[in-house]
Amino acid sequence: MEANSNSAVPLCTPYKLGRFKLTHRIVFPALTRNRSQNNTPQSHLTEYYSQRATNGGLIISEAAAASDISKECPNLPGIWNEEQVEAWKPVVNGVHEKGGVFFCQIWHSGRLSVPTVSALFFSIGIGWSTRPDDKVYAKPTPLPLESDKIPCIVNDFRIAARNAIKAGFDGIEINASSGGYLIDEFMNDQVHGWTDEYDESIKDRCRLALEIVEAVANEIGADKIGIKLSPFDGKKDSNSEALATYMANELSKLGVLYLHVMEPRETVNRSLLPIRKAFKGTLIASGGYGKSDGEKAIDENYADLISFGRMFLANPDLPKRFEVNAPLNKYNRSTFYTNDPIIGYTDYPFLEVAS
Ligand SMILES: Cc1cc2nc3c(=O)[nH]c(=O)nc-3n(C[C@H](O)[C@H](O)[C@H](O)COP(=O)(O)O)c2cc1C
Repeated sequence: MEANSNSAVPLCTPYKLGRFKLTHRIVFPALTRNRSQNNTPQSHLTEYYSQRATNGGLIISEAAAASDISKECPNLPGIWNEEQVEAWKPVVNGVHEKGGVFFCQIWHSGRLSVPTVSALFFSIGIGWSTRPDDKVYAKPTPLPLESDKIPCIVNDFRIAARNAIKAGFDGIEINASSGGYLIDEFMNDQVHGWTDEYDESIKDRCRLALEIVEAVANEIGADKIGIKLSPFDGKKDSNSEALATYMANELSKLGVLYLHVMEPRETVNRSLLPIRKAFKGTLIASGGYGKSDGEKAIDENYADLISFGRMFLANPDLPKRFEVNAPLNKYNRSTFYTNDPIIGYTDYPFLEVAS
């Protein structure tokens, strides 16, 4: 979509995200697709992301590992070494050539990591069907992370963020969403095993997340940092509202550019209101949004931007389709995580072809 021409569609109105002038509010969120090799992006990622890029549209990369903890899942990309930085460059250029704003999502996969790797650091993973042998692995009990390893993890995020900027990304998004990933595991009081100053109170449990944000901010600037949380989704904290509000306040103090919050997909239920109040930066809402929910959310100032995951995955020209109220392609879940470079990846039809 070029500079938007349909201001009657709230999702198609411009928005200033820090120094980035967005031409619409429709965000492409991080979607793990397993199309990399040896944890290194391949050329088909360039086509996939540039298909979804628009002039002044925000695109967030799939989660890229901050360290070699995921090296036994070679289809997941990383951003911890020079080779990966070089491989990301054409992908980033492809988005920039279309005028897109591109953030790199960085994660530590926590208890979802592959046992032989993650045991070093933290915990043991659940079945991880993306491994090359496609086996589902057992779920050994997570081991507590020794606190002397925490500075290494913080430093991994810092270096990964530096690498992302080197690769040309406009900023980074720290993945602190739920699903067994490390940062959320620390924050959530339903997960135990941490010691000393990283356990117990909300402040202690959020310490790792905030240490990472601070270290990354010192490296690349807080104005280039987004963070994704999902306190109301999955295995919830016993007081997710208090947790979310605490994080929103602290992130505001650190001057973080945006907060991206995933709500439970089933219900677009206004759970973000306390966060909206507490957070001073840009709020991106995610989780089960369709066009009309998104429009309502923007209209009511519930959020500034809306991300559309599965819908954007299946409709590379989603902003255009929203703008002209066109029908949508349906997503095919069975191809979400295959490593085919084309099928279910770059072959979703554009509007002209579909109609
Ligand atoms: C195939 C797939 C992969 C995903 N991978 C990631 C990821 O790497 N990082 C992340 O933060 N969220 C991930 N998500 C969550 C999405 O970014 C999004 O927040 C979620 O799908 C809700 O939006 P939707 O209902 O519009 O799809 C993934 C979702 C799907 C469907």
